[in-house]
Amino acid sequence: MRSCFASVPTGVECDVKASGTGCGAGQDSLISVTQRWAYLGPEGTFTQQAVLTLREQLSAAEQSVAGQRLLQEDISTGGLLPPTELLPAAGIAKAIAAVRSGTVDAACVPLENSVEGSVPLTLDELTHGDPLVIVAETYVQITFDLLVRPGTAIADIRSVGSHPHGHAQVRGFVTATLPDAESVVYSSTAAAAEAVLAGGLDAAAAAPLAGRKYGLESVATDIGEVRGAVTRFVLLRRPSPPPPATGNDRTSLVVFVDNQPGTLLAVLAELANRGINLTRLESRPSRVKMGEYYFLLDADGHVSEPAMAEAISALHRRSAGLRYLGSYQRAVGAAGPVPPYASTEAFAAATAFVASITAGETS
Ligand SMILES: O=C(O)C(=O)C[C@]1(C(=O)O)C=C[C@@H](O)C=C1
Repeated sequence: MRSCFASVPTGVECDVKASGTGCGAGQDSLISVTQRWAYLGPEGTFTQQAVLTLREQLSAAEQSVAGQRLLQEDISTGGLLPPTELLPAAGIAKAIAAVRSGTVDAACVPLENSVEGSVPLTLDELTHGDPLVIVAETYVQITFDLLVRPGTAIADIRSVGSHPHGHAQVRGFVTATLPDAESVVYSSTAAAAEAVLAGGLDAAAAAPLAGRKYGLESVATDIGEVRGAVTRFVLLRRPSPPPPATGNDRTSLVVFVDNQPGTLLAVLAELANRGINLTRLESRPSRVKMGEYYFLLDADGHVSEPAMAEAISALHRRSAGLRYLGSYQRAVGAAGPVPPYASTEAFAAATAFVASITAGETS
């Protein structure tokens, strides 16, 4: 029985642009060390918008945890908490390699988009290589503009660049308006905007923010096919204790099951029987054998709650491989009510009952 998937070298070159003071592998101290977080860059990506939101959210949460620690330890820092430096990385794999190697403390990457689905590179990085955990998530509204160098007319556009998920979301507009333009893939929407500024590309489908950042003009606004599209982003760290439960949390797991009748059903039953609501389930190929898959799942609940802890323990016994990807607060929506049989109180009462019969007391 494997408790965790085999580690494979990532082979990913880390070229996060470093500046300021580094903190290497130290991610425990909230008091004296500057935090460094990588994100899918360059500046102007949707991921930059996500990481700015996460920094704001988490610094508020850390302020309160650090404040409690300072009170307990009677240490005076003059109220100063470490700043968090944000470092653009030239790709999802590079941001993740930087957190794995300890060059940065955390990495913010896209996980799934409401129109185009999951970001396979992120799922595969979470499944293979040294383990990482999700410590926070956020959602960003996705709005694309068609960005050009000032003075370029739509009729002059021969090439349009974007991230693959960006291309997929503006396909309708590009096909109808620029049927002869070449679609060029970039590591991010802002990398395409940067290429427009440099002159190697005519237009980028990117965030309005990227237009402002690179001095580009919008020749068409809000060109996405689906209004109200959102992307879910996650903040990854090296394995560490999860943030405290908030009562509205998610747990993410990767499960590998043998290709035999009922093995996936058995995994799902372990969750269902404990009243745990599954919010996402998708498969990725094992990479080893055709027809074998990893299943990545999100479920409501936190590992510190007995229902989730027991379910994880059961999956450890029942699956061919299990990787814990973290428990963290849900950014959007509320978990439904926990059925009475799955509440913390019901588990405590059941444990007490077993203890009493084991002690020979009448039930
Ligand atoms: O290229 C960016 O700006 C990103 O943040 C990446 C990304 C993605 O991976 O889906 C994020 C949101 C959009 O859906 C398009 C691209």
